[in-house]
Amino acid sequence: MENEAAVRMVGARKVYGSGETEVKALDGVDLSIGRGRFTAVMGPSGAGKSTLMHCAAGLDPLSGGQVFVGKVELGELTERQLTVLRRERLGFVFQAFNLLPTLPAIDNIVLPLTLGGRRPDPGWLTAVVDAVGLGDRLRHRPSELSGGQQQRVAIARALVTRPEVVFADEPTGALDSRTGEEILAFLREAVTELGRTVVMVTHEPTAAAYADEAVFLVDGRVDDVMAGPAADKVLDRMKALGER
Ligand SMILES: Nc1ncnc2c1ncn2[C@@H]1O[C@H](COP(=O)(O)OP(=O)(O)OP(=O)(O)O)[C@@H](O)[C@H]1O
Repeated sequence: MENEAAVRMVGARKVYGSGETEVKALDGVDLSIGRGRFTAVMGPSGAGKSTLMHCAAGLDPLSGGQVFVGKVELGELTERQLTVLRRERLGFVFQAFNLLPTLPAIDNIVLPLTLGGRRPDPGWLTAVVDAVGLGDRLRHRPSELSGGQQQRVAIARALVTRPEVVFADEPTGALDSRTGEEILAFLREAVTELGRTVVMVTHEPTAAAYADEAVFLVDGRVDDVMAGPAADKVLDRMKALGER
């Protein structure tokens, strides 16, 4: 189906702890993330952004409600099926690049294929490797690359399986602002040029401005979805949330 959401949450709840220490990290989230879109997830500290990402990506089970990746409801899968779904249909980018230090960049990029026993689609691999723009540095190990280059490798690794959704958790958090902008432009390119779907958790209004939509979470609920989230509009929204 053309307009099927890449990720959909229906009445999603996530509760940590119980009794006096109970925290409702997600408190009835209804959300549809469009295919081929770049979505930023924003909100104050503790609003539930990381929890939303972990539950949407099948890293953590919901306490109630449903989450779908395409047509598949994650709550119906076994641990093993979830592992396969994450490996074959999702990509992940973290703040701390998480590359394997002993492997050259190119081997880090194709690792998800190697682990899954799959051969790279040559056309796609070329497109991804070209987009990374590392040239002969592809043979270098992570320690011989800058932070920005390492994150580009991590994004290429997330893209190499042609995933339905790439989840990025504060992908520029460990980078200076100029390098961060390069990484955001690369994620934007993954959506616009390579047709992927990206969901990014961020604190930064300037990062959200690269996205097509910004979802604002407050106290485990979706407060607002902003289209065309220009940095000044996002900043105003964040200030208003802080003052409530
Ligand atoms: N494993 C856990 N056990 C108990 N409580 C948790 C756990 N993980 C998160 N929480 C709580 O759930 C709520 C939401 O946390 P979450 O990390 O999703 O927020 P966030 O919006 O990503 O915050 P930040 O911007 O600070 O990273 C917080 O109150 C947090 O303390």
